[in-house]
Amino acid sequence: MAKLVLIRHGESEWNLANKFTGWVDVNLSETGVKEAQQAGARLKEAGLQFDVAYTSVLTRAIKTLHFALEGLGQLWIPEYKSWRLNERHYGALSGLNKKETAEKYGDEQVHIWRRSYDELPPLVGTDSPFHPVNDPRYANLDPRTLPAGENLKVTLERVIPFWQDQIAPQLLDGKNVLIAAHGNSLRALVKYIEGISDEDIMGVNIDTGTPLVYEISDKDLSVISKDTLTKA
Ligand SMILES: O=C(O)[C@@H](CO)OP(=O)(O)O
Repeated sequence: MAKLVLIRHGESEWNLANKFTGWVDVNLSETGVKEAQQAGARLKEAGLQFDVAYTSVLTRAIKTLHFALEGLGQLWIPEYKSWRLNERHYGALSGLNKKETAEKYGDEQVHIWRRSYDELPPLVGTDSPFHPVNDPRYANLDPRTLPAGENLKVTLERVIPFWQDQIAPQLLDGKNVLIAAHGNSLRALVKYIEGISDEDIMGVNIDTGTPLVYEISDKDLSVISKDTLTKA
């Protein structure tokens, strides 16, 4: 048996400002820093130890991982960053206020954009500052793999190869794995791991800074148990 812990980053400055964020590299808010530190404290209280950690290439997830590992006294473990764990790319919604967007397009449309499995947001062109082709951190990737906007389905299709190639072999080897990532990249992972349907995933939300602790079979990767380390 292996332990798998998923943490969504602590509150970000744009969670606080209620803006669509996606691949925009905003920092943690003050509350977000505290949430990440508390997540570390709760993992320590639960007696968890990790062999390896994974995160995205976005500051809010990387810092959350580091605050959590610091709380655990485990900043030394190997950690790997991948764009495949990034938040879903919100396309032309990036940077817009969610409430104002709902006033303009209606609550239902915004709910569909935010939570449906296969509805794409409006896309950005390569001339947009929000297109990843303009961000040096993606310069080594084939530009054809870079998204102009993603739904959960497309997000899942780029998260799962990373799970299969990098993370699953660690769990099959009995290693304890910590992943710090984002609301929607983690929804994609949870959907895959738990076998949640396209309809039911619409109702699944993952809270900031709240570790999800899975016991995973090191024989077949099935979920043995799931626990949520909620805020005190
Ligand atoms: O803006 C975003 O990138 C995400 C996560 O904060 O928002 P939502 O919950 O609307 O998918």
